[in-house]
Amino acid sequence: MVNVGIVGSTGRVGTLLIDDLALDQEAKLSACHVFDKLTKSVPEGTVVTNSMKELLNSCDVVIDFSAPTATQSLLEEVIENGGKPLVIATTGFNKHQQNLLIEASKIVPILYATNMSLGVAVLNKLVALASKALREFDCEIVEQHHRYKVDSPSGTALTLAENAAKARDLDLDAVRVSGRDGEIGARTKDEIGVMSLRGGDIVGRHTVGLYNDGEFIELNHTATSRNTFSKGAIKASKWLVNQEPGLYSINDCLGL
Ligand SMILES: NC(=O)C1=CN([C@@H]2O[C@H](COP(=O)(O)OP(=O)(O)OC[C@H]3O[C@@H](n4cnc5c(N)ncnc54)[C@H](OP(=O)(O)O)[C@@H]3O)[C@@H](O)[C@H]2O)C=CC1
Ligand SMILES: O=C(O)C1=N[C@H](C(=O)O)C[C@H](O)C1
Repeated sequence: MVNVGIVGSTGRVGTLLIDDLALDQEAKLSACHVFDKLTKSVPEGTVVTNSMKELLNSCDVVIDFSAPTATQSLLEEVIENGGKPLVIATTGFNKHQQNLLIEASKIVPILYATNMSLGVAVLNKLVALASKALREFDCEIVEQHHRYKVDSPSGTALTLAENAAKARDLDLDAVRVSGRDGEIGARTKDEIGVMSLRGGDIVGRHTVGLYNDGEFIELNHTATSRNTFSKGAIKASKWLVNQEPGLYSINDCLGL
């Protein structure tokens, strides 16, 4: 049985993780990190703590769906005192936090995925293929999420854009456009638009469009349930506990 600790246990995905772990045959909840108090009941004996150290000492693997500052504390604890394998799903990291992730992966195995769904893992492959094969087509990405999402563009949209750019030997930072307003001039050849829409309860919808004169392709993934993410992360956690230190992607876990 794999003992799982959760960072972000009071959140939209964190609370689903608690439910999904209660039904799992091979993994169970052993610890929850909280800032104030847990809003859900958890199995007797579950450690509920506001200390990252205690969380890490109370599990075999951590699943993190929280916020960049919380993930940063987790990574700093691992870098300073060692830790356990980490499945990181939080998005919106700055450069410093991305570097901490790389540092910590020299100490423990880390699987980082901006999207834990199988569908998006396959979409990333399709996007790389299409972006390269359709080099002359304009690439534009639109992501749609619920009204509460705090980061933009979504982590998934940025990963899709990175794959599209890499397939064309482009540096995403140099070609990404995430807003258009006013007299901005005509679209440049290599730019990759990554735009956000927020509203209602949309779980997550990503469309990668490749547009040319006379034809276009749109590749779309829509998550209809947040359990897609919690279940994907639990699957990843069971795989990660058997890995050596290093930085892994969801493709490594899924064998894609
Ligand atoms: N990779 C993937 O497949 C997916 C990734 N995500 C990402 O996961 C993250 C969480 O999403 P979601 O569950 O919707 O978000 P919520 O806002 O519902 O939950 C966030 C959780 O993190 C905690 N938290 C928030 N701010 C801080 C802070 N400054 N320090 C410590 N803890 C904090 C919250 O605790 P409290 O309740 O006490 O505020 C809460 O438990 C986001 O970054 C989102 O983009 C989401 C879905 C899928
Ligand atoms: O915040 C969310 O809800 C989601 N965040 C992830 C992202 O930023 O890509 C994944 C998913 O789309 C839901």
